[in-house]
Amino acid sequence: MCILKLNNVSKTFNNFYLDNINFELPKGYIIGYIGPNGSGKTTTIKLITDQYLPDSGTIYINGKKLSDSEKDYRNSIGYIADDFYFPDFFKIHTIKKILKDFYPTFDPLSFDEYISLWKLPCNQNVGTFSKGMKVRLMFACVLSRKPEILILDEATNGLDPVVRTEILQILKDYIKDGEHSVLFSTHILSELDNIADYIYMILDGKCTLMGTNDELLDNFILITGSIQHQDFFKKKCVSFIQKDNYLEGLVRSDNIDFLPNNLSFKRPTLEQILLYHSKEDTYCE
Ligand SMILES: Nc1ncnc2c1ncn2[C@@H]1O[C@H](COP(=O)(O)OP(=O)(O)OP(=O)(O)O)[C@@H](O)[C@H]1O
Repeated sequence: MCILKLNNVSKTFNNFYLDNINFELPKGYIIGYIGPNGSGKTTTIKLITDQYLPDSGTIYINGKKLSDSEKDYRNSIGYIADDFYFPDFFKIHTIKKILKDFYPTFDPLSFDEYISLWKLPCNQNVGTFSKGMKVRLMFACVLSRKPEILILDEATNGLDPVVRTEILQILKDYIKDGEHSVLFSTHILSELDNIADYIYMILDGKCTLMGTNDELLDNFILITGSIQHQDFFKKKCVSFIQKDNYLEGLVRSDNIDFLPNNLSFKRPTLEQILLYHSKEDTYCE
């Protein structure tokens, strides 16, 4: 069952066109949404969270059009971005009261559990919290509403590895019952290694690659060779770069039937796949 579906969703700004985005988020899955700066990740997320209206296309939540959902989506979607939207002078009990009044699905006991698990001080103004404490508080607020879809837009930015690992574990636990899903946009691609079931890569407003982590890694080969192989690199690579006195490039596995002598090859990382796809200065024909 598909919990979120984007059907030909487009949005135009002065200098940017989000071009017919299509994807589905099944129940019980985590999707990593990746792309370089300015490629359209936040725009997509703001369309899903009803902060922007699409110029065309339809967004469905649980099979219902977002535009017809009479704000049901508020309970279905939990959204965390890289900002903290509570006033500095608030204390945790004020936030708890607001959540209780505003969200019928809010579970105060679950909220208290997160607050004590993460040792967040209840007698301190939230403005005095460290970055990591603020992120934990945001997660406590959203998770204790038990939304079906959790949407994270670079939400783990600035967190130390301990907190980040903790949050990733929470996400894994969150989808375990097969009823919840996560859409996760991040620049730290190594975060997705162990948790993302699918990866969608967006480049310049277009969804360019999608598949499981393994499918993407299997579909490409990273090759290195000397400058004398430049013609081969030009012909075969998605793009390549010159590093000192050798070349490194990314090829599609199905675009290569033999490797000339003296070329070496290995499995790329997700980061290298993104890097070579987003290189503007491509030497490809
Ligand atoms: N409200 C807006 N008005 C005008 N242009 C906008 C608006 N929102 C986004 N854009 C433009 O849309 C493009 C995509 O921005 P977006 O924030 O979606 O990228 P992103 O992939 O999330 O980038 P980053 O990784 O840097 O956060 C950018 O060129 C941005 O300037």
